[in-house]
Parts: sequence; C-alpha cells; structure tokens
Amino acid sequence: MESEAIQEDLQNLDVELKDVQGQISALIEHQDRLYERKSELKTLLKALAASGSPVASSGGSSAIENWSETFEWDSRADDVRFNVFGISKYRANQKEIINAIMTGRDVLVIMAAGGGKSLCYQLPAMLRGGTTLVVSPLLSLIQDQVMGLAALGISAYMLTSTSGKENEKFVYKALEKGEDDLKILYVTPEKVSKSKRFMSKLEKCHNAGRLSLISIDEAHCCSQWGHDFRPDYKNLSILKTQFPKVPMVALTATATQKVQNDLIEMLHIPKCVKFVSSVNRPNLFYSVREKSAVGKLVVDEIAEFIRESYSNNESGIVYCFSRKECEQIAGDLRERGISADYYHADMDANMREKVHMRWSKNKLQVIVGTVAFGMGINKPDVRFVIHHSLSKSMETYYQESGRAGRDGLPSECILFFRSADVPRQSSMVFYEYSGLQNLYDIVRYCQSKTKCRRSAFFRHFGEPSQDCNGMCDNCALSSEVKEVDVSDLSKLVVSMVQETQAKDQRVTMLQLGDKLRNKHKDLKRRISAHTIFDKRLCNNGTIGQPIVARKKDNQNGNL
Ligand SMILES: Nc1ncnc2c1ncn2[C@@H]1O[C@H](COP(=O)(O)OP(=O)(O)OP(=O)(O)O)[C@@H](O)[C@H]1O
Repeated sequence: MESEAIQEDLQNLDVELKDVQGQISALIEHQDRLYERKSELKTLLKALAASGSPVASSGGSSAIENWSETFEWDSRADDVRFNVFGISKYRANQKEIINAIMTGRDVLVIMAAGGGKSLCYQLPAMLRGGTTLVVSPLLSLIQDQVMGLAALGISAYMLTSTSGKENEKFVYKALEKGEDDLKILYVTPEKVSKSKRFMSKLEKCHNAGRLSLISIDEAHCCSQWGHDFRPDYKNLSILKTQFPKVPMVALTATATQKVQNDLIEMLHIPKCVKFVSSVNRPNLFYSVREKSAVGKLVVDEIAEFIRESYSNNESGIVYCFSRKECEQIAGDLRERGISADYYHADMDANMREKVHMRWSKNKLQVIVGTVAFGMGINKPDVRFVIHHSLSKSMETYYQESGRAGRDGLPSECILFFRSADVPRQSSMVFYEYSGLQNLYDIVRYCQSKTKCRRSAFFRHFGEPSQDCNGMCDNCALSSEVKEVDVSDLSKLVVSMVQETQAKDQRVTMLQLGDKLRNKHKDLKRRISAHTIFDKRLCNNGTIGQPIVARKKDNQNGNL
C-alpha cells in the first residue's frame, strides 16, 4: 500500500474514532441522567412509603390528614396571630402548616418569596412553650428577624459570631436553666456544626423538655442541587439525630423535586408533611429585552426605563455579572441622573451595610449588585429588578427577580439578553453540578419569542401551568415570528468546528465567525440577506436564532 493511501486510511480512522468517542460521551451523559432520575424516583418512593400517604402538594396537606379542620389550639392561635403579630387573617397554607407543626409532625414548606413563611414557625413557637431554635444562614436575616420580633414584644435572641459575651451568657443560661424567657433563638448553621458548647447547652435544654421546635430557614442551602449550597447546612442532620422527637420545620422559597428529596434525606425528616405552594408570583411582569453590544446604549435604556416608569424614587435592583461592571454601571446611572450605588463581595462589610441601609430607607433608589446582593433582602416594595446580564440558572433568576414585589403590588422583572453573555457564564458554571444544563435552560427562556415566560418557571419547578394574565412580554405583546431555515449555515459551522478540532486548533467564537466569512464567500452573501443573523454572528458569536419582528413595540407591557 502506498504511504499516501495509508495516511488517508489513518485520517479516516481518526475521524471515525472521534465520531465513536462523541457517541460514547453522549451515551454516558444519557446514562448519568437516567441514574439521576432513578435515584430521584427511589427517594420519592421511600418518602411516600415512610409517610404512608401521598405527599401533599400545591395548596394542601396529604389526602388522609386534613390540616384545615378544627384543632384545640385554634382560638389561642387566632389570639396570638391578631394580638401579637397584628395579622388579621392567614394567607394560603399558613394555618395548615401551623396545625401540622402543632401536632408534632416534621414539616417541609415551600412557599414563594414574601408568602409569609416566618409566621409559620413563629406562631407555633409562641403556642408551644419552651424554646424554638431557628437556623438561618445569614447574619443580616437573623438581625432583621430578631429586631422585628423584639418590636412585637417577643423574647427573641441570637447567637452568632458577632454576639457579645453578655448576650452569649444570657442565652446559655436560659438554655441550661430555663429561668429566663427565651422563646425564639436564632443561630447560624456554623453554631450547630462547630460549637460543642452550644450543642451541649441545647442538649440540656432538650433534656429538660424545653426544646419545643426546630426551624431550618432557607433550607435549600442543604442541597448541592440547590442554588445556594452552604456546607455547614449539611451537618444539620445532627439535630434530628440528637432530638428525634422535637418537630422540625424546613422552609424555603424554591426547591425543585430533586432539591426537596435531598432536603428530606439530609435533614432526616422522611415522614414530613410537605406543603408546596405555587411558585407563581402573579404581580410580577417578566420580560426579556435584546441587549445592545454597545454598553452605553444598554445603560441609556435602563436609565430611561427607570426615569419614565419610576420617577418617584421607587426602589429597584440592577444585577450585573461582575464587580467591575457593578461599579461602572452604578456610575453610569448616576451620570444619567439616577440615584444608584453598587454592592458586591469585594467591599468591606461596613460599606456594604451602609449602601444596603440607604437603599432600605429609600435614600438610594437603585442598588447595582452582583449575586452577593442576595438572601436577606427583605425590602417589600422593590418595584423593579433588572438583569443587566443573564443569571446562571432559572432557579437563580427566579430568586433574584423574585425580590421584586414582595408586598404583592405590581412590579417588573426585565432581563437584558445577548448571546455574547453566555460564554462568560458558562465558564463560571462549568464545574457546578448540572451547571451547563441549568445555564442552557435560562438561555432558552431568553431566546423564546413566543412562549409564556411564566410557564417556563412552572415547567422548571414541575408545577402545572397557570394563567399568566398577560403578565409577561410574550403573552402581552403579540409577536410575529418568521421562521428561517438555517440548516445550511449550521452545517457549514459544524464542518468548520470539526475541521478546527481535527487540526487541534483553538478558536474563539469571534475568530470562528471571521474564518467562516473569509473562507466561504457564499456565506457572506447569505449573511447580508439576513442582517440580524449577521449582527449576532459578528457581535455575539452565536448562530441560528429565529428572526423576530414585534407587532407592537411596547417593551414595558401593560404596567
Ligand atoms: N397572613 C398574613 N397577612 C398579612 N401579612 C402577612 C401575613 N403573613 C405574613 N405577612 C407579612 O408578609 C411579609 C413577608 O413575610 P415573610 O418575611 O415571612 O415572607 P417569606 O415567605 O419569609 O419571604 P422571603 O422568602 O422573601 O423571605 C411580612 O411583612 C409579613 O409580616
């Protein structure tokens, strides 16, 4: 055989081997997904078998137990609700959750932001006597809660890394001796996992029959599948192991089925009653805007939106990808007459606190933050949340945008999307569990020009769809979508990528675009026929999106 022919054979074999390798990777990925699903179903089956009843879902308790019926503590509960908390009537699921806790059951609560989760454990804490332990992830959250409860005349304390000696002494004595009134004690998860002294005092409190309830706030932090995993939350299983008879309530605003299963397993509460409220936030208007490649134009658009829609200093948040971007955009907004300041993890705690306080007291209209501006934001009247860049997942976006409108009044969530932002995020999430899969979910959300934005959340959280009532851009504005066949162009791109790979070269999206244009003159002719495609290919490096023309250009929808 001639050497040329051998070379050719070798090359062909290489191509075939690469193809086989591709198929193997795809199969392994598929196998992983099947294993994952299998373990999800097994956990669910275990939980069902253990509770002996179907798991309660949207709006209620299990089929057998009726948590809405009359209980002996009803009138006492009504009295405390009204006279201590000043709340005239329960919101959806609150009464049922309180009843389940009062009967001594472990409970898992999934209730949207602003739904009223705190009352669900604070009211039983008042009714049950003894001390309720609350584990909460953030100092600021704990401080807010303790201050709020103190204002209501409830004896609430906290033990955190910042607690003074006197406070610590009081709490330990109250736990050990039970002489002083200690109704609700807030701690960070580190206290449980790292302080032997604290755990020994808690044990004494329990042995004296005074530990009446354990509440795990922001419980999604237990799960690596959740969006805010905290390693110390993993060790909270010790609470159920040491105090198996004390009821535990775990609360979170969001948890997919996978996260719920994980929580139940990690906190050792297989027989818990589950209350899952809808993720729907009917007062939020969701929209996605095309983000210009010119940074200045994006800020112009944001500033104009704020000026026109919220001229009375109504509060808002602008989320950015990086710290540098936060500082830049806060400055740009100020230049355009908007009262804005930045917030990110690189600032010292005092500075962050100052900015947060100014914003909370309406002395600053807009906080421009990274994801560090997250849990612990309790401001109820945030009227708009703007994402200058896309979030890393649907769950993160739901949480971040959900900081708008906790008071139930109409509010807006706008995401500025351009394909060029995707690679920035993908390099960040690459090593996270299902990181890329999660990212592509939100990219699909952004790219959709016709599907209801709200229904994307329902799908993501495995909930039946509900009416959007025109509260998203795709439902409110009729779009005319023109489908364009880009198969030939796609094939061209794939062959270019394969060629690059075969030669073991590295190219950026932008270089690939240039290469394509140079190599295939014909492509240019087609590209110029599709200007939008051209713009995306050149500026953003992504290909093949449908070209869309809006009939009506009212980006603010009907709010
Ligand atoms: N039944 C009720 N009626 C009126 N207001 C209520 C009721 N229950 C709770 N609230 C109020 O709703 C607001 C939000 O409650 P809470 O802070 O408990 O929400 P949450 O579910 O913990 O939200 P997040 O997940 O965002 O922290 C609070 O101001 C609270 O006082």
